[in-house]
Amino acid sequence: MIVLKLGGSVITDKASPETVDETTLDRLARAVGDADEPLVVVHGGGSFGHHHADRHGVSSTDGTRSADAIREIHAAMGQLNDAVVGALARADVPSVPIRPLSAATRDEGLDLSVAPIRGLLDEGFVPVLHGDVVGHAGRGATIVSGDALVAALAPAVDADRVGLCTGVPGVYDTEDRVIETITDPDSVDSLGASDATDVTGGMAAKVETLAALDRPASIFGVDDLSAFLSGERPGTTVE
Ligand SMILES: Nc1ncnc2c1ncn2[C@@H]1O[C@H](COP(=O)(O)OP(=O)(O)OP(=O)(O)O)[C@@H](O)[C@H]1O
Ligand SMILES: C=C(C)CCOP(=O)(O)O
Repeated sequence: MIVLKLGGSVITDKASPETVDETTLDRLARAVGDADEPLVVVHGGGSFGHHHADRHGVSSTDGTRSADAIREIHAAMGQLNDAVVGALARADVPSVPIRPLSAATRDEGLDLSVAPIRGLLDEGFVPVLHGDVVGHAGRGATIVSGDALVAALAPAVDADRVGLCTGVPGVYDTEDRVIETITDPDSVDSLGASDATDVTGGMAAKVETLAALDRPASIFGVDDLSAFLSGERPGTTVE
């Protein structure tokens, strides 16, 4: 069982609002289509969710009580989800959407309904989730990143392999060399935010989220997706 996140920085042009990078998305979808193991796909917000969330001042911690804002962010993510599910379908992947606004809530932690996901997996489908806006106790609604969904899903579906495909070939050190293994995020000085509009914390939040996971996870670039899916550990492994 594989849990795979397709980063918003690779499936969209993050600098240009609501632009899908169709060429890269199709390429990634074909690689997923060649995978031999069952998998759950999660995708990020890229130039869809992040721009809308930023405009409304919503992040992983700052909530909104505006139903307009929730509808707008969720609708933008719905468009991107349609594009991802569609690209996977064209690559003969039996992809079906699962939308976290209707399947998750936050209090101290994230509570994701896994029964619908497990039910689809058992029947041979590939559920496709995405970073979204979700109800958050006492704060209205906040953004749940695709990375946080990956961290919730991996133990829930007992993933053997967890991978995040993003716009860089791995986590860089201060001299732009890819770090092979990270066991303690506090010991990595180079971790920063995204260089594009991003309300969920970029690489620093990604590594922190994965370090709290009970199993290793790989962060790698587009060129390494097929290698990851065939069992290798490209890029950076966070343990
Ligand atoms: N030490 C680092 N190594 C690599 N990238 C870093 C580092 N510090 C900050 N970054 C930034 O983090 C970005 C990756 O995080 P980002 O959240 O944008 O990726 P994503 O998950 O693909 O996108 P999305 O959040 O839209 O799904 C890189 O493109 C880079 O700009
Ligand atoms: C901004 C939204 C709605 C989703 C964020 O998910 P991420 O791109 O995985 O951080």
